Amino acid sequence: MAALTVGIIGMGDMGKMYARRISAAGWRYVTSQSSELSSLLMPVVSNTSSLTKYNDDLSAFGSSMGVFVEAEAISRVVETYAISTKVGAIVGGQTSCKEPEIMALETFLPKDVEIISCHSLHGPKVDPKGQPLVLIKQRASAESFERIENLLACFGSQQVRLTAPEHDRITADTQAVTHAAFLSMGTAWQANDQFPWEMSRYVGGIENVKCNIMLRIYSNKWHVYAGLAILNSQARQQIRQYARSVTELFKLMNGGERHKFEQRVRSAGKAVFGVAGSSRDLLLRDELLDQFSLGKVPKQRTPNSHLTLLAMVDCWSKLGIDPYDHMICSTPLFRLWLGVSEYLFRKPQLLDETIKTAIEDTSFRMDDLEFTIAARGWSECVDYGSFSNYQQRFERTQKYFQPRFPDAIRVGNEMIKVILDRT
Ligand SMILES: NC(=O)C1=CN([C@@H]2O[C@H](COP(=O)(O)OP(=O)(O)OC[C@H]3O[C@@H](n4cnc5c(N)ncnc54)[C@H](OP(=O)(O)O)[C@@H]3O)[C@@H](O)[C@H]2O)C=CC1
Ligand SMILES: O=C(O)C(=O)Cc1ccc(O)cc1
Repeated sequence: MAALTVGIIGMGDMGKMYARRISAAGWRYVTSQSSELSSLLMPVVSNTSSLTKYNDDLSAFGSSMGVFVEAEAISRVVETYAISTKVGAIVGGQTSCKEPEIMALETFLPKDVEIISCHSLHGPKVDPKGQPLVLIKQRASAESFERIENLLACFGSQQVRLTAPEHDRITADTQAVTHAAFLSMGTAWQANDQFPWEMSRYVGGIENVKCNIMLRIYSNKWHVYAGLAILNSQARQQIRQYARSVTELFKLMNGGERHKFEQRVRSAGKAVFGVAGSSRDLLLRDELLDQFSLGKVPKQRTPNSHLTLLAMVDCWSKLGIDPYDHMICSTPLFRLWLGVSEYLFRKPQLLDETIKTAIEDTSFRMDDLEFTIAARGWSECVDYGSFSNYQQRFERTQKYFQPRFPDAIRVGNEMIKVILDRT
């Protein structure tokens, strides 16, 4: 059987990551932008002499081809390259939402081309080893599927086989709604003109996770988050429910409706985590969380109303989602987010303190008000499906936090590595 040559279309962050790893494992690949690649990849690929000059007929070279472009562009790009795809090739995409990708591949590729898509559930700077890698056998023989499994085995990822609808359902539950929460935090902090790590009430413990992950998301490209939220029809519903949960909890807090508020929070916690103190080990521990601060950790931690987290658990409960069901196909950010939610709900003292703070202490009220407005704004933006509006909203906040990205990425990488290694 001839060895696969991999054609990579879209040499952005993920395309480069795939190229580096595939090439280091000895596979030959060709790309749509090899001149741009030379400075970045030559040190890695110099022994394999695997670069071929840019060629319009790129896809004719590949016996396997991957499309690594912006999700929103997938249809245009597949249409462009489909015509020159080699007979009998195996083609797939790596976008974060599979419905439009599969639709484009099925529509434009010749019938003698097989379709196997994939999705690495992590960003380009995370070590793929042990992380989930979804494989979708859309239109292919068992033998071809095995060839792709073998090719991608060089990542050391945990391969998970799903259908495209299963993939989109799970990623709507995990990624899209997680991002909505962090995007809203950033928008709210900006609206109040706050760098949270400079304020003692946002430093230490689970506050570190909120700040670091918020900054990590805003340091990435807007189109990654826009694509997986706007193009995934199920994501809209989840994000809408998250905004509804935030709003309803905020109204109860603001109206001082302690009984209703407490009942709602506790019943959501029970639905998602079972009775407090259940036997499962906690995903996160205090000493781990305190290490990763961008500011000075105060001796005495300020209690927080944690509206962001209470609403997340309320949202899972209202949608009947068991977040643990999705661990097999989850991103590092989702696992951290689930970890801090669990930490709050399964520490009875912390949950009591949070409920009391939410109702009695008004020092977080302005932050919570801005957070509610932000969550609704992001939900509306995704509902309207406007990429340009999403880009404007994202980049406005991105610009505000830009000066702290280098620190946040360094601390965030460390945090993700240490916490995920231990969990
Ligand atoms: N970043 C992440 O954390 C993850 C991203 N993904 C998904 O992977 C895909 C790529 O993301 P990412 O690498 O981060 O994004 P990037 O913006 O870094 O890369 C996209 C690349 O596609 C190129 N491109 C666009 N149109 C064409 C074309 N017609 N021919 C050739 N190249 C083209 C762009 O080139 P140019 O800039 O010159 O237009 C760019 O280099 C997205 O669909 C994303 O959702 C999945 C998992 C994680
Ligand atoms: O872990 C996350 O949620 C990220 O932000 C990185 C990311 C973005 C898009 C994907 O399709 C997969 C992973």
